[in-house]
Amino acid sequence: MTQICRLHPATDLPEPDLLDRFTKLASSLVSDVFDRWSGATGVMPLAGVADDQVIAAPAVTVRTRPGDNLVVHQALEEARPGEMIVIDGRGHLDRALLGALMVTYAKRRDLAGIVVDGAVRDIADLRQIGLPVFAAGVTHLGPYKNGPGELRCRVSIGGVPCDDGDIIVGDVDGVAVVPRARAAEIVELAEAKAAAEQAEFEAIDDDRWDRTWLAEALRVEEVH
Ligand SMILES: O=C([O-])CC(=O)C(=O)O
Ligand SMILES: [Mg+2]
Repeated sequence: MTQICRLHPATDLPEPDLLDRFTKLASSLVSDVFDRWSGATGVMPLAGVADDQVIAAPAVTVRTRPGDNLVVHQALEEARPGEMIVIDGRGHLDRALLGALMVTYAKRRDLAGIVVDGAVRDIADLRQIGLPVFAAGVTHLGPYKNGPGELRCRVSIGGVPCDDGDIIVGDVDGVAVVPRARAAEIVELAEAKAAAEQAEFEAIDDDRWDRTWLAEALRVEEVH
């Protein structure tokens, strides 16, 4: 039986230079300069992300019925090399939305990785495959394939809105979502924050880290 899969048109891919600049920044820097607002919660790196690695890639968004991956299979066909599939499974952890077969295929198609607000399975194999996979959990229970779903639409990932073509910045701390229209501004602010943090590390080493703000921020009550 034919199932509904709403498919919106693809966006232009971002400049490789812009993505390259994001790969030199931690996800924490990106979410910090975004008013500590853009980080998805509960979506963690489960496979294929090294300690010193930052992945920055445009999102192919997928909204699926929780526990059903029909439209995720269609996303594997639609996604272009270098794109990151971002699946809104509404955080349900009772059925895996993908496993080793699908991740092997995604790697074969040169995708940048997969983010799932939901569960995955075959985790030992996923670690071997090496494609970055961020997810909210793991279960052996498999998905149904009945639909419906939607591709390249607005989704929610760990409580954060994500539009198709937004830039996903992922590392061992998790995933930040950068709206496409603000990417140039955010990368510049995050680079400045990286430089400021570097100066703070040097100040700690030299024992001259400014702590004066603490006394101003804190009202101390002595307890006797
Ligand atoms: O069966 C499925 O649809 C998901 C899965 O385990 C795989 O991709 O290996
Ligand atoms: Mg499997």
